[in-house]
This record gives sequence, structure tokens and C-alpha cells, in this order.
Amino acid sequence: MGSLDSEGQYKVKGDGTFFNDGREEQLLEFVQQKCEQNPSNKTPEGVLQLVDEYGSQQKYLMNIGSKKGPIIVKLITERKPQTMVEFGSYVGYSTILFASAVKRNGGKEYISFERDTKFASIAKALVELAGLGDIVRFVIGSSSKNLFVQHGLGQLKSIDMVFLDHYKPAYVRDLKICESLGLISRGTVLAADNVISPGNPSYLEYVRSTVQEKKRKLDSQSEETHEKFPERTVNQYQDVEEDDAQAPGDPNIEYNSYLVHSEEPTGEPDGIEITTRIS
Ligand SMILES: C[S@@+](CC[C@H](N)C(=O)[O-])C[C@H]1O[C@@H](n2cnc3c(N)ncnc32)[C@H](O)[C@@H]1O
Repeated sequence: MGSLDSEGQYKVKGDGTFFNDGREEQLLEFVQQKCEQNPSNKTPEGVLQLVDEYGSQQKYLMNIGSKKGPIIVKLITERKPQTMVEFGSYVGYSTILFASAVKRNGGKEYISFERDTKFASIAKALVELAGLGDIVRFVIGSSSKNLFVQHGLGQLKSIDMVFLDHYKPAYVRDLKICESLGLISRGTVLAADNVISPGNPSYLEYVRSTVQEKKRKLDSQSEETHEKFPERTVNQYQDVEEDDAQAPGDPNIEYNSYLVHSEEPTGEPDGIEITTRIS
């Protein structure tokens, strides 16, 4: 992966548009050109290095980056997941970084859920350039609906590790769907990005709750709301319809959960919540 020192930090996000303004197509062209000029770039490390180069020298990209990424690579190396699922591919940075680690550690499949067709096709092109087309499968559309679809088709039977990095209010909803579908087994590990920046209090509350607390909440039928998220986070994908696929979850599942502090590729403080099902 691209090893960036403090001088190689990504461009700051800024207050305006920070994605879907042509930069993703520009990135793909940049990486393709560099790979044509020098085919030795066509490896996971080579492609990630080029994406990092674009993010630090041209425009900000909402990738996990080279500071938080290794936290999850270490988990993959320790736990050796056979099947890993990711929510939110964007341009495929985390897909390449984590699928490469899954493959190195004997895993079979990396399934990446991405709502946006254009982002998914850019991610797919970069994954192919990185030589990981044999292990990565993209599922395009809303993650919540597609979890039901994939499960119904028999294409998703169990998950060993999950990386959550999509619409922040959907973390709890998709985890509950996975629980209800029986996809979360004892030992399944969840790694949730951005729990400090922009933050995800509802998710942290859910994975840190006791069985009794979850049962009480389910009994009182309290609804998930967007109240605990900054307006910018709720409206980030405002051009898409709100998801209606839901499931109650399994309150009997017990998790062990802890926060690992780290940084965004811009240097901004952030953290990853690591959660393991213990019973
Ligand atoms: C922060 S980016 C992902 C970055 C990527 N994981 C990485 O680190 O390289 C979030 C992505 O989630 C996607 N997304 C948002 N809501 C989604 C949903 N409900 N289902 C699937 N993808 C979603 C967005 O289109 C966007 O590409």
C-alpha cells in the first residue's frame, strides 16, 4: 500500500463538494495511464500507491487511507476470514487493500456492496488492474435491499468479517439485517469506519449495549432516527431514496467492542470500532 508520510497527506476535504464531481473518472484515467506507462504498477500495492498519489497531489478522495487501513489488515491477518463483506466500495481503495489481505491469508471471497453504479464500475476497473478480479464480487445497489437479495439467492450464507463504511445512518440497519438473516456467527468481526469523524453514536450504542439493553429497546419499539448525525452526514447521498429494507436484528447476540484511534488520510482524528460476536 502507499506509504505516505505527513507530507503525503491527502488534500483537505473542504466545505464544498468532495466527491462525484468528475474526480473519480479523473483518478481512473490517472491510474490507467500510469499502469500503461509502467505495467509493474499493476499490483495491489502499485495501484494503491497511485490512488494515494492522486489523493495527496490532486484532489481529496474519501478512502480509508494508509493510516486506518493497516488496523484492519492486521485483523484480517489474525482472523483469516474466508468471506469478508464491505459496505461502500467508492473507488475501491479499501476493496483492494482488504481483498488482497484476505487472498494472502487463504480467504475465498470479498463481497463489496456499492450503491452508485459509476463508483462500482471505477472500483471494478481498479480491482482488475490490481489483479484481484478473482476474489472480489461487487453487488450494486442499496446494501440493505441487496443483503436480502444475496441471501435469498444463496450467494451469501455467512460472513466472517464486515467492513462498514457507507451511509453512516445505515450501519445499524445493515448490521440488524445481517443478524436477522443469521449471517453473524460467533467470532464474526465487524470493523466500522468513521466512528469519530463524522461519528456514529447510534452504531456505538448498539454494538456496546448488553443483551438486556437491546431487548428493552426492541420492546419499547424505539425507532432509529437521524437525530444523532450531523446534517451533512444525513444529506450526503441526498439524491438517492431513503432505504426501506429493515429487520429487527437479534438482541440475543453479545458483542465485545472497542475503539482504535487513528487518523483520516487528511490527518484529521478518527477511529475504527472493532466488534466481535462472543456469544
Ligand atoms: C466513504 S465511501 C467508501 C470508501 C471506501 N470504503 C474506501 O475506504 O476506499 C462511502 C461509499 O458508500 C456508498 N454508499 C452509501 N450508501 C450506500 C448504501 N446504502 N449501499 C451501498 N453503498 C452505499 C457511497 O456511494 C460511497 O461510494
